[in-house]
Amino acid sequence: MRSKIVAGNWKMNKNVAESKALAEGLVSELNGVSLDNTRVIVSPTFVNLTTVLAATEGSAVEVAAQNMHQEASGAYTGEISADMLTSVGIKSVILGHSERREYFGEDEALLAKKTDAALANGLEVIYCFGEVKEEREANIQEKVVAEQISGALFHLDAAAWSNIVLAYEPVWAIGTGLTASAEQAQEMHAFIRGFVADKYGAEVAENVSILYGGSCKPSNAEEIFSKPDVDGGLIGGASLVAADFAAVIKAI
Ligand SMILES: O=C[C@H](O)COP(=O)(O)O
Repeated sequence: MRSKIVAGNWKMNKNVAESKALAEGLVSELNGVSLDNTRVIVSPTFVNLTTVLAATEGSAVEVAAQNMHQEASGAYTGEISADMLTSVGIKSVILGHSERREYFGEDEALLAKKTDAALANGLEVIYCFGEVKEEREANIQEKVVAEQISGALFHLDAAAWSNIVLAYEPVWAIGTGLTASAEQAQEMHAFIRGFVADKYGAEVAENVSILYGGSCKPSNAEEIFSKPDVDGGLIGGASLVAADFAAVIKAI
């Protein structure tokens, strides 16, 4: 059975003291809350990973990285490898976020390499994708999303998919206050699950968690999460306040 997951992407926010306080605040908010089959993940910047790991130790809150380099080591100034992440206790990494694609030129060919490196090191991959506004207006969002998924992930064998989480994030909804309607999210998530099923079969498709991201917050999370193919969320802005993020988690 696939997991429900609510993941907070802190992006380039929070210094070390603020990260510690936010992590501790979240642990406190979740104290006594029954999470059942729901995983909670937070994703601080690289420099704050170990602080947040320590602050969440012994709690249900997991910690993921926001990115990693595809090579194992070498002359790549400013970069972080999969082995470096696992060596400090990280078990998951976000790859392919639209901000990485837009500002750092990441494409499917590169993301396939990053995915391979992550999986080879035992990391779970939270793979992000989604169409931009113009693509939605042109009604080619399914084609765009299919290419983003197949280009980076369809070289994997079926077994590898037990370590893949998909995160559909329509770019027009990220940080804009515009949210896909629950129906739009469900429609796309059902398409994605069908697309994975066509390639790998129903079992892989039924077991992969598909998260929604884009202006998801306490006021709309419950409706979005109520849809059958929406298995949780990748939350940006609302994950930066412990009470708000806890409210989104409780909505699932
Ligand atoms: O990774 C998270 C997404 O970019 C969503 O961000 P947002 O909730 O601030 O729109």
